[in-house]
Amino acid sequence: MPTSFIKGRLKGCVYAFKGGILLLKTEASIQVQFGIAILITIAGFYFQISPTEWMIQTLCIGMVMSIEGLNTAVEEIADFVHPDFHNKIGKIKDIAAGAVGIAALIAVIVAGIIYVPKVF
Ligand SMILES: Nc1ncnc2c1ncn2[C@@H]1O[C@H](COP(=O)(O)OP(=O)(O)OP(=O)(O)O)[C@@H](O)[C@H]1O
Repeated sequence: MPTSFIKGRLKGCVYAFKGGILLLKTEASIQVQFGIAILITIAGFYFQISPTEWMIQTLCIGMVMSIEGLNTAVEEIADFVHPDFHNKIGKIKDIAAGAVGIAALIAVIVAGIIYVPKVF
């Protein structure tokens, strides 16, 4: 395998890490979701959830935060290409926000299925 290929992939990892840190440092919604992820992880240890429940919970955390990151990227592109008010930009941003909403709703349902029987 050529070293340039490996170097390119490693660079890609560095950029991805930089992007993740940037999101956590600058995006309030990601910060809130990160806080919820920590709390729900503590809950997982407290209620001693099963390996399957851990996998699904971790997937949900990753799904919500990844889609939020993509939503932020869409907002950034929209503001860059058209900083002024435009109905189409509004629609694009609403659709991206809707994707986060769907992921968050699914995560709440999963959390309910895991924790409601353990709490009540
Ligand atoms: N340039 C625009 N033209 C038309 N509508 C817009 C525009 N910018 C924002 N909006 C409307 O306002 C809503 C919120 O947009 P905004 O960019 O502030 O996202 P946000 O969800 O508040 O961002 P964040 O995720 O950073 O909190 C959009 O979903 C859209 O309906």
